[in-house]
Amino acid sequence: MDARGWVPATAGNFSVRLGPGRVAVTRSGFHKGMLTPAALMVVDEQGRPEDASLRPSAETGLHCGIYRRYPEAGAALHGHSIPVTVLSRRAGDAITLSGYELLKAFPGLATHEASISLPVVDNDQDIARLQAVVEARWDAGAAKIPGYLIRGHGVYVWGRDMPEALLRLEALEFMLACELEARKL
Ligand SMILES: CSC[C@@H](O)[C@@H](O)C(=O)COP(=O)(O)O
Ligand SMILES: [Zn+2]
Repeated sequence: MDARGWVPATAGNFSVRLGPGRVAVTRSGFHKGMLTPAALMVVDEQGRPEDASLRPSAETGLHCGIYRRYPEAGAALHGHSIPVTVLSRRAGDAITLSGYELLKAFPGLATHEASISLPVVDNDQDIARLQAVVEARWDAGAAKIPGYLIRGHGVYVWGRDMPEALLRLEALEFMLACELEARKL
């Protein structure tokens, strides 16, 4: 993600589910292109640190929200790419992606002749309030899509494990980069 410019400065955060009620998440404020084991820590599914002296990602609540809602989720990625940032600022409450071969990277889509409606929620520095908005969108029918955008901020994508989360993120970033390029034509 760093090599692709998706986590500038200290942007982005990553997590994996270690087991029931245990999540490994990046610590807050570290550069995500220079992570070492010391930049990781463990929280429970409510985001409470096992080691209270360490500060987890500011967006731990969004990671934990994913694990609470999706028992099958094993890894979650968050980045701040240019396409995500630009397109989400101009979008309404969703971005529709259709006709892309890479849609097949998403669950249940076997053909490019499909579309997904990617939820876009407004940014909020209050992460608990932001998570409540995301949950409302899931309840309203967005639950099948393993990702969403935060306006002017970034993207969250998850999968069964880290390779699947990364694959989905790459597919999504590719399609959003295409959408951005198309607007320049
Ligand atoms: C460079 S500021 C970005 C942060 O506010 C946040 O959005 C982010 O993605 C990284 O926060 P972090 O607390 O390091 O996980
Ligand atoms: Zn962020």
